[in-house]
Amino acid sequence: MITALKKIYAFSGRWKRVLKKSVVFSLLHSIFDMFQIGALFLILNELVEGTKGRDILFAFLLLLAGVIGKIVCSYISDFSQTRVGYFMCADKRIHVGDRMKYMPMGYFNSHSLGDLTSTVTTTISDVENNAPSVLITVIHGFIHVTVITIVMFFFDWRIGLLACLGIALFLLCNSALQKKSQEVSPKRQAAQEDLVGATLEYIQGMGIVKSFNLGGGSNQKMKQAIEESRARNTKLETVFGPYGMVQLFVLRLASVAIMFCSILFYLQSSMTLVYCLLMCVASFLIFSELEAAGGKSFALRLIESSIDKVDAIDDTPVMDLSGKDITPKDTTIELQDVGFSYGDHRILNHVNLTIPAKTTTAIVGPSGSGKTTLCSLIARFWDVDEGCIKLGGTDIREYKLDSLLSNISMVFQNVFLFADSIENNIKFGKPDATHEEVVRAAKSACCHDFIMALPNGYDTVIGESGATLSGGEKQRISIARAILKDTPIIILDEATSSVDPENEAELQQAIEKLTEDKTVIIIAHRLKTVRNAQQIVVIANGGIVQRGTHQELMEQPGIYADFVNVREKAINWKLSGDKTQ
Ligand SMILES: Nc1ncnc2c1ncn2[C@@H]1O[C@H](COP(=O)(O)OP(=O)(O)OP(=O)(O)O)[C@@H](O)[C@H]1O
Repeated sequence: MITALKKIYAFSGRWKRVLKKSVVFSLLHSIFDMFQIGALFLILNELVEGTKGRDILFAFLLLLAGVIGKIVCSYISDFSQTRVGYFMCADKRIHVGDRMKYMPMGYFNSHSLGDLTSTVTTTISDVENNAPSVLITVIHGFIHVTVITIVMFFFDWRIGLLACLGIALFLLCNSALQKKSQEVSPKRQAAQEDLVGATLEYIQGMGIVKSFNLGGGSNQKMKQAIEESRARNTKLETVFGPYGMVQLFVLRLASVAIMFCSILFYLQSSMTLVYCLLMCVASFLIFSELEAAGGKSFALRLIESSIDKVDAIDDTPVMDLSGKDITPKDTTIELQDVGFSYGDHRILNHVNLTIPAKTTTAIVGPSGSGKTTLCSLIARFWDVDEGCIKLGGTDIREYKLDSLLSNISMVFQNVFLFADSIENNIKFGKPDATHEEVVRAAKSACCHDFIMALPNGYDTVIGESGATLSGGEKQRISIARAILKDTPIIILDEATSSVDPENEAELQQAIEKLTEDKTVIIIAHRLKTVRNAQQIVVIANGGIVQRGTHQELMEQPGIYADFVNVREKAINWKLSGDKTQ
């Protein structure tokens, strides 16, 4: 239990002070609670002993002060704990999001989308909604019982000892409950993650589900995940139920024992009537908050396992801790004896390549040969296993990630647009750009006209009111994004899918604008792009098998000549097809 409490305290980060405030006010709450016992003592004394009447007035004032004090302390303590919950989790979410940017892509490979999504959403929400209140309830429960026990010792040490016995038995039951909770909590959490993962997969794959008419069987995985989550949650209840009952029984038994012994001591004349009555009333009060603490303490392990899960993301090594802000002296890129594997799957071996500044290098090769991987290594999505990659003569691992990526724009085939306005999507790489700069970039990327035709122009939120874009339009938006970022290096994964002729001309124009006077690495699929490149690199079987200009490569047999022949045949087919139309 102490470990879980410590973890919550550590998790509260810069909000520790507010958490401590909440604990302090919870302690004050317990002290004000004692005013009731003090007042009761005075009243009983007055009634039984018939001493001076002014004690009654004092007792009522004490009672009033106690009630007001409790209300104020309870308000401050509750408000502080709610604040801590929201603020510490908001900080954590931002922190985790920031950290993810610096993680190697391998992390996202080995951790499913559902796993990560549920960690940042439901897992942190568990902590947000429960951690401060459970922490305060548990601490308050113990403070409250300790204060009353001390007061009991003050009145009669025998009753004080009985109260201690009750607490000890409670702790024994609670530790058994904690052990059980440690066993079931991670399983319940894993089920929760699976459920989020299955739901995400189901929604993302909805197109396939519909097109293959798999409505009946495809959501089997999701149904299973729902069933598993239900079973785990039910198990939680059924496992904790009996422990909770035993805990409650022990406390109630201790209360009865205190009352019974107080009456017995009175009957044996070893306790006064006032003390006896006072102890009987106190026996109802002493364990009330501890009962609440016991009821919530099972959640401590759930919270602990949620915190462990979030901290596991936080503990993942990031790529950039020792990087420096470097401005490269030029944008020449050199790959020196580069080797790389995804796990055990070897992709590149001893790759040596120089991409001179302000030239275009086309990368071609069979599907799966490692073209995208090579580009990802240059942008440091992954780190090389052997050799090194240099930009402007400096190993890219010496750059801060931000500093390296401020030199590179990547335009992917599958464009991802955020559910935000078109303007913000274009501004993504340069958040401080003005509207005029955005419009200029959009015009250069040939997207201004279709953006203006959307319901709210640049303010149109993608995905809202049917504001969806075609593949070609999305690609041009991503080119506008890169034009606005205006980096000296452009990595471009050329579209393989055929774009309609009107779109194609505009796309080509946008690409030309983007790549003007830049160092360009292009994963090329179209003959025209390849032909115009100053350097063509052919990748196959884990390495560079051919390199040179179009002319040089056409003069030797090999993959490149085959690639060109296939493309030309395709064009001829298309042309002859056109003729027959
Ligand atoms: N994130 C990843 N994790 C594990 N393996 C991967 C990952 N990305 C790619 N691979 C594997 O690495 C190999 C090279 O992939 P890569 O995408 O670099 O090839 P490519 O030449 O760009 O292919 P294509 O032309 O089809 O896009 C493939 O076998 C692929 O399955």
